[in-house]
Amino acid sequence: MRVGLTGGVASGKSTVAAILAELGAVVIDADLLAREVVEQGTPGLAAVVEAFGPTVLTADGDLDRPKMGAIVFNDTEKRRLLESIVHPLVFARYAELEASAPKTGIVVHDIPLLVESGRAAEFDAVIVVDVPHQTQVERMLRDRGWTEEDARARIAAQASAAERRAVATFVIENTGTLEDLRHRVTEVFEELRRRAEA
Ligand SMILES: CC(C)(COP(=O)(O)OP(=O)(O)OC[C@H]1O[C@@H](n2cnc3c(N)ncnc32)[C@H](O)[C@@H]1O)[C@@H](O)C(=O)NCCC(=O)NCCS
Ligand SMILES: Nc1ncnc2c1ncn2[C@@H]1O[C@H](COP(=O)(O)OP(=O)(O)OP(=O)(O)O)[C@@H](O)[C@H]1O
Repeated sequence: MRVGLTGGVASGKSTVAAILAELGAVVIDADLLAREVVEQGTPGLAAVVEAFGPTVLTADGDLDRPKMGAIVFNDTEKRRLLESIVHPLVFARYAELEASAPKTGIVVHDIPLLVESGRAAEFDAVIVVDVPHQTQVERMLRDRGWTEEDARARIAAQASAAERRAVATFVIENTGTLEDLRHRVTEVFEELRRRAEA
């Protein structure tokens, strides 16, 4: 069973994915793949430098992620340019991983831009993690050292909660404690398991 997992920035997708993995799901993380394809020495990083210039590299030659974030989340065209380089590479890695993923059981695809990329229909079920904007902003300021403006720029670059909910099989409201979240994720996992066995 292929399950899509999505939600806004800092909504709690990775936390949900980690709980699902503990419960026995196989998880494929798009953010992780998007990092791998632009690691030092990759054709992906070379293409990014070709498009944006060498000033987007750190002194060590890695992609300067805070700098890149400041560029692309304040300029839609530049974001599209970066996506046009990174997304095809991510899809190619995805195809390889899918081919080697187990053919039985529950495979969860953690994809922040699942709705934006119009891919929801490819999945047997879609889990949407949802929190109010204010909670997203608070978590981003607390954990990532971003300014409120950075946080809101990222939210603005993404689909709305209503657009996500429209494709959801399950909505996980992540407004309670981590314990509440674990309880709800377990409930959803049990239901997925029932559907997978039916
Ligand atoms: C701009 C970059 C370098 C900033 O890196 P940074 O380490 O600050 O963020 P990270 O990659 O960990 O992403 C954190 C979150 O930001 C949001 N986000 C990232 N890219 C995008 C995007 N293109 N559009 C909207 N939101 C995005 C997602 O919610 C994601 O979970 C990086 O996000 C990137 O390369 N983005 C383009 C690739 C992409 O679209 N990735 C998203 C999943 S495939
Ligand atoms: N219910 C909760 N209560 C308190 N903190 C939480 C809760 N759920 C998640 N968090 C925390 O909020 C932060 C963001 O969560 P997480 O990294 O899972 O979000 P994400 O959606 O994967 O983020 P990104 O969009 O950057 O990939 C983390 O520090 C996480 O521990």
